Amino acid sequence: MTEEPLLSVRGLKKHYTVSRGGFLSRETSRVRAVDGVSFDIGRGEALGLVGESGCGKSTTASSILRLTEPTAGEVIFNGGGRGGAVRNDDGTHPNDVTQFDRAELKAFRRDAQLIFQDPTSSFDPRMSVGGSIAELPLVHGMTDRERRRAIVEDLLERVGLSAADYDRYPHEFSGGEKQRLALARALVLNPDLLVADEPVSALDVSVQADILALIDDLRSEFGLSVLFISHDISVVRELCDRTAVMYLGEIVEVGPTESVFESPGHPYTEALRSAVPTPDPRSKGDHIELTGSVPSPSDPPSGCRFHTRCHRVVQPDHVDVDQAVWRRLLDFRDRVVTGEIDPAALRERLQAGAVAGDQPGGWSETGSSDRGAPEERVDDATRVRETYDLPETLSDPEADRTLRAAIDALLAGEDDRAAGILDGAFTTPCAEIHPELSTHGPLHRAACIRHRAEYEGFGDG
Ligand SMILES: Nc1ncnc2c1ncn2[C@@H]1O[C@H](COP(=O)(O)OP(=O)(O)OP(=O)(O)O)[C@@H](O)[C@H]1O
Repeated sequence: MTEEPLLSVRGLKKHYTVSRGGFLSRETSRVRAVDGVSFDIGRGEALGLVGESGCGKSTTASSILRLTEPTAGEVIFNGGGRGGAVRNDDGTHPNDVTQFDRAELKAFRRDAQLIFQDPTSSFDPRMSVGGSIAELPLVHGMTDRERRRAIVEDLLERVGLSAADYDRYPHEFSGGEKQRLALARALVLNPDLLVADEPVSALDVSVQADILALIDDLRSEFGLSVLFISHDISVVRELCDRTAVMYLGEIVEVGPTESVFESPGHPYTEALRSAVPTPDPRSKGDHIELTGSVPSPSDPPSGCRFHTRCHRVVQPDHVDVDQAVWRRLLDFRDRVVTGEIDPAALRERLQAGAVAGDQPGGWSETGSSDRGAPEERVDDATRVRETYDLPETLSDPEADRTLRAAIDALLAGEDDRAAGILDGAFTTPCAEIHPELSTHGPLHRAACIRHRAEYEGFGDG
């Protein structure tokens, strides 16, 4: 039988309700910051949680620790002597943090500690650092002052400071040293779980590696489980046994760190990995440029939430074009459908001898004039294709006819018709199907429809 995990998170959600208009507005929207996240952390294991800014990493951490109230889901914590509990008759779990009362929460917060990006704010500038750290055991009932001091002095040494630092004040320490102090304080109650939220991202690059190495040492020394949160996938690779990748409130891939890096099962992970600079000059530099911006978590895309930016987005049965061209066709479709391409402005520019450049607001001079004749119109259509990085002719004749009809409609000022043509023909199953995590390798799961038999290997070429 496998050992029960220290922490089991199941279907965790945190939705914020925010007012849309001003202060008095009744109109609200729901920000799905965390939207059904599940994972386990074993005893002594370090799990990395990675993803771009705003994907919900910090909200996941604060919901687990109940610094914010989760909207739904379970957080089962088997630490602090609670191991081996079984579910109640009504299906609830006695170790579910989301249901803990005040006393249970106090005990849980002794066993699960948090360190975050900015250690400065967590120390009272008027108190010696030793005094600050020693407060925690006092709150939890250790009244013997000498003993508290001895424990804190010992910890200061174990985090690479000295016992004599006990009586110094926060402003006397550098950023890296303050993070060491934060670690000492996190460990003073001998917790089972350490949640480290971007613990090195505010530090000088020169000290980041030292702090990471320290966290790693402390983990083995104290037998800690670690939830390590970072936007930087290479930092997670250094430290974590397993890695979970988060996108727009969901976990899209999870598995042993090396397997996630060497054989990513989700295109988003591939893109994150490709953004890491490699010191190897022979490296082919297969950088994957993610198109489009991160959609809002208050209105996430249908189907796979990553499909609006995915370089492997699946083509429908009736389309067969080069994969990079397909991505650009969908981007063009979206610009037309959202009205980002204004036909009047486009025509005006063409008449003035320029067309819209790829960058917003950018225009490239064509140097030609006297537009309007049918043959010139064909020329305009070609320039529109050039502008949006679409080939002069698509390899798929039917798709090419569709694109031509849409561009002609656009040039005739009929943007709604252009949008209808593109929207009807250029569809993707990725916008229809919400993929669940499925097996990608040993203990490795990824949520991408390309792992379904019917789409297997799609976009690999
Ligand atoms: N109190 C709040 N009210 C409304 N929306 C919030 C609140 N806190 C966070 N959010 C939103 O929830 C989403 C997730 O935020 P979160 O801070 O968890 O992401 P993150 O991945 O940790 O990013 P970062 O690394 O930038 O902190 C974001 O869109 C954020 O704007």
